[in-house]
Amino acid sequence: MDHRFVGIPELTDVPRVAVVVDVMRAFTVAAWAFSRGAEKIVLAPSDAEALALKENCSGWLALKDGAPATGFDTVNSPGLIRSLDLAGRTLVQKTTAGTVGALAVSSAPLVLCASFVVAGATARFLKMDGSGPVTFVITGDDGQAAEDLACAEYIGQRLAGVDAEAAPFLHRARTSWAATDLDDGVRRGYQGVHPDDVDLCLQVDRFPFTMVASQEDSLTVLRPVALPEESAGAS
Ligand SMILES: O=C(O)[C@H](CS(=O)(=O)O)OP(=O)(O)O
Ligand SMILES: [Mg+2]
Repeated sequence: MDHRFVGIPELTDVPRVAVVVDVMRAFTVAAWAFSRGAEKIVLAPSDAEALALKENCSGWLALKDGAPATGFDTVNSPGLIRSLDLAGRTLVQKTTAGTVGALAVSSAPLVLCASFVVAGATARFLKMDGSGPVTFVITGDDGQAAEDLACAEYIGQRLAGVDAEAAPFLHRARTSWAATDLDDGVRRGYQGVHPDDVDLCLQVDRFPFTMVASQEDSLTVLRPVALPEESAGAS
């Protein structure tokens, strides 16, 4: 299936199929939230909008990137999210790169949000859907983030039916600026990062679902879509 890689500033048209990639950490966090029982995640355009949504909707929780902040329930950290019970909850998520990228393509007919933890399920969903071509939105660093590019290229290989070794792609992500920055945050005792965050972002196929964003009552809402396990010999 044809595919291309673009940064958020290069998005001049509405893609037919968009796969928005944020490995560190928005869409690793989203996948962990679903694994902890969250029903849906509303992607918010600003901190103020995230807090307004939480205020107006009883039981909703809000999370943002950066340090813990007044009004927000938690931060954009898979290491912290993984110990929460989110059964049936709605989360509102606002981050610097991932949620911005998803909102930039929210009018596309099909929008998936991806990271290594849902790579295989995302490739399988795209193959089953078959409506490409696929535009991978590289959310970090104006389209240059090594961890997001590595993950997008890995999904692209699996989409093409190549039995790709994950290790070289994971190495690129492990040695990225984003990973170094998170490691540095841990060393400095920064509250917005957990020591396990980088490792959790590098677990290929940790979850058997993909994540589809669609428009619901003028909000952009992310939901998990479970896929059947891959049969032996299938790529
Ligand atoms: O929380 C994150 O890891 C980042 C914040 S920043 O871009 O590193 O400042 O946000 P994300 O949107 O998940 O890349
Ligand atoms: Mg990122």
